[in-house]
Formats: sequence, C-alpha cells, structure tokens
Amino acid sequence: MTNEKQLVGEKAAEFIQDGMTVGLGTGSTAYYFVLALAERIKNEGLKIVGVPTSIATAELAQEQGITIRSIDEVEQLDITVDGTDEFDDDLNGIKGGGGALLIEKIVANNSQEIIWIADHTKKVDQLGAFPLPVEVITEGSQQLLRYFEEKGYHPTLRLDSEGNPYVTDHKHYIIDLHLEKITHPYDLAEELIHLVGVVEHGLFLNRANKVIIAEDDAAQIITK
Ligand SMILES: O=C(CO)[C@H](O)[C@H](O)COP(=O)(O)O
Repeated sequence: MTNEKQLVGEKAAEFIQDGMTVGLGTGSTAYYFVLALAERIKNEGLKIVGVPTSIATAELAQEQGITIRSIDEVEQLDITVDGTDEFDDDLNGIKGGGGALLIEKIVANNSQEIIWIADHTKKVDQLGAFPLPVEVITEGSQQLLRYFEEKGYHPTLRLDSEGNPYVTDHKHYIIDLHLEKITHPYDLAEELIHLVGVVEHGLFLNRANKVIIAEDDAAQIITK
C-alpha cells in the first residue's frame, strides 16, 4: 500500500532550490518532507537554511543534518512546506492538530510561497469536521472554555497522553472547538483573534498557494 504521506513529502522536496530559506512544517506528513529534503542536501549538495515550526521538527532537522535558524534569525522565507488537517476548494485550511499552529502561522506569514502536503483524507467540501484548535494562555483558559460553551462551539481542553492539559512549545493550552461545519470561516477567525487570552487559532485562510495531495497512488498538485 502506498504511503501517501511519504509520497507527497517527497514530491514537495522537488520544489526546493539551492540557496532557499525553507519553512519546515510539523507533523507526520512534514516528517517525510524533512527526510526527503535532507536526502537532496546530502546527494546534491544543496545549500538550504531550514526554519522549523516546532521543537520536534527542529530536532528532526538537526538529526538529519539540515542547517536550521529560528524565524527571528532570517529576513524572510522563500517557501514553506507543511501538513494540514483539512483543506477546502479555496485552499483554506485547519491546522494545529499537532499543536504547532502558532509558529506554523508565523512562518507561513513570512513565506513567499506555501505548499501544503496532504494524504487523500484531508480534502473536504467544508471546513469544520476536524476540531479547530485555539491556542490560549493558561490563565483564564477556564473562562474561555465557558465562553465557547455558551457560544455553542463545543470546546474541549486538549489533554496529553497522561490526561494532563496539553502544553504547547510556547507553554500555552489548546482548546479544540468541535464545530462540525464552519460556514463563515473569515468571521470566525476575526472573532477568535480578538478574544483576550487567545494567542492564535488554526484557521489558515488564503495562505496556501499549492496543495500536493495523494490521489490514486500519485501526487496531484492543486494550485490556487
Ligand atoms: O498543523 C499541524 C501541526 O500543528 C500539522 O501540519 C497537521 O496537524 C497535519 O499533521 P499530519 O501531517 O500528522 O496529519
């Protein structure tokens, strides 16, 4: 059986050119991109600077011999390759299933080009079946949970494998909103970002330029 995540990760690595500063996404699909990029660096001698979007990706990139810099150590990025939890026909998406949405969004906002890599399950007609992650500061998180409950957003505080609140790389909590259907993503994004205590949300609207998706055992490129 085809490993779709590997297929699209390897395809994305073909878009990287010598001298680029490259945003390195987070998650099980981005993992394969990082491995494929490291292979190209070893085999072809590409000179690349990687900007990781999480501690996990920074560790992986270092293990693989990729030179890394933080987002504050580069002026801007040529390209970012990242996974996504869902995307629709407009290439709007939900990200943050892996908890790295904050730096993923900062890196995306400073990239000239953004490619998402996705297995076939990630394409949806309407966003929302995947719970929307909202990164919040820890203090006041109970109040935000109550607010979201009252709004009918069906919030849950994300927990780690031991049943404790999941803590992000930047020591925040994540509240997942179980919305099922997001009919007005731009309005929702506007509401969430103005709530005091919310650091960032996982709606990535009008950001991706391309999605590489696995379909029928081949990598298909969807361009905006
Ligand atoms: O947004 C993310 C992490 O914060 C990931 O890109 C997203 O969760 C997809 O992950 P995977 O490739 O493991 O399905």
